[in-house]
Amino acid sequence: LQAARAGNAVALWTRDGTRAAAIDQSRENALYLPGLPLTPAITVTADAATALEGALLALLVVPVQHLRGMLQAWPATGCPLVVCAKGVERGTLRLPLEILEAVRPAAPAAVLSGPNFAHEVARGLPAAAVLASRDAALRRLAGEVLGTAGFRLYGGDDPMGVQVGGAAKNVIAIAAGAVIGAGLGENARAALVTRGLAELSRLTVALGGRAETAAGLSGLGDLLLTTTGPGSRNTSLGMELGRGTPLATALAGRVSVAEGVETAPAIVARAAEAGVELPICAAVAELLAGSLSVGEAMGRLLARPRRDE
Ligand SMILES: NC(=O)C1=CN([C@@H]2O[C@H](COP(=O)(O)OP(=O)(O)OC[C@H]3O[C@@H](n4cnc5c(N)ncnc54)[C@H](OP(=O)(O)O)[C@@H]3O)[C@@H](O)[C@H]2O)C=CC1
Ligand SMILES: O=C(CO)COP(=O)(O)O
Repeated sequence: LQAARAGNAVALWTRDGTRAAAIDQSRENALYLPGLPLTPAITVTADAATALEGALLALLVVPVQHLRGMLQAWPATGCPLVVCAKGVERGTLRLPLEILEAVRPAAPAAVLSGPNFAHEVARGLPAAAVLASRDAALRRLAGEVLGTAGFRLYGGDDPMGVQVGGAAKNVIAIAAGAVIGAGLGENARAALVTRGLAELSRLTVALGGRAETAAGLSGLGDLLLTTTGPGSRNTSLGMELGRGTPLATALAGRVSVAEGVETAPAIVARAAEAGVELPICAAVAELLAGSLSVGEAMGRLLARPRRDE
């Protein structure tokens, strides 16, 4: 919807032909974005080759755990790829652009991230995001193609920092939700999120990104959005865990992914490879794995004072 608002003809691709036909007929993505009619500039298809034909850009908006499989199933294309997913792939411990690099090494690639609940962007409410790539021409092109006065796109040359921000904030959002759900208060949540930002920042630097990126839209900005309440899928999941709901029950019936669930163990392992400890993310991973109780996790989330801050 934002790409169409910016003046483009848009092909919305989904892997499921029946779903594509239903969306096209009703002119609404009733499962994921109910109540937001598709504008006439948007066509719907389940044929990736049709969607990619003549495309200036492809926006990849599937959960990180499915990004590799989706790209492997796509036809060859020279179209620049802009990944919107936020997380770390389990098993390989790769970040989204590293997955693109492995599967489509020749494709120009960028990452789009920031404090952007999809339903607000879709409605045209004001928002800002960062579009990061090592490829300056792609940054410019994507900014021109997707930006509008109400959707402000900042170009960034630290894609690693932007990806770490998007991945880590989903895990910290689960932690913040657990603190809220357990009734520990606003002071505790603010302390947790601030220490979470320090973790996000440490990992960014360890992986070759810049600390200032952690303080930008993709780091602090997205933490501010997604650690306050049930509007975030990750925070709402954490809230249920904090109230003592078992993970399987908390996940049951959810339509949309909470990326922090798969990302928590993966980001801890990736950080360990880089020689970095992430105590909050590790507590979330253990809470999700059932190896820590909520009470124990709460202790671990806030009771690890460090001397460096
Ligand atoms: N929603 C939001 O506000 C924001 C989300 N993001 C990020 O975007 C990514 C996607 O999130 P979101 O759209 O909310 O997730 P949802 O769970 O709401 O939707 C997932 C989408 O991915 C599709 N999908 C799942 N598996 C595959 C697959 N194997 N091949 C092709 N398509 C697949 C689903 O299609 P199907 O119905 O066929 O399964 C569906 O369209 C995540 O990384 C998230 O962190 C980033 C910013 C904001
Ligand atoms: O990344 C998001 C907004 O920037 C969406 O957050 P949730 O996946 O936690 O809902």
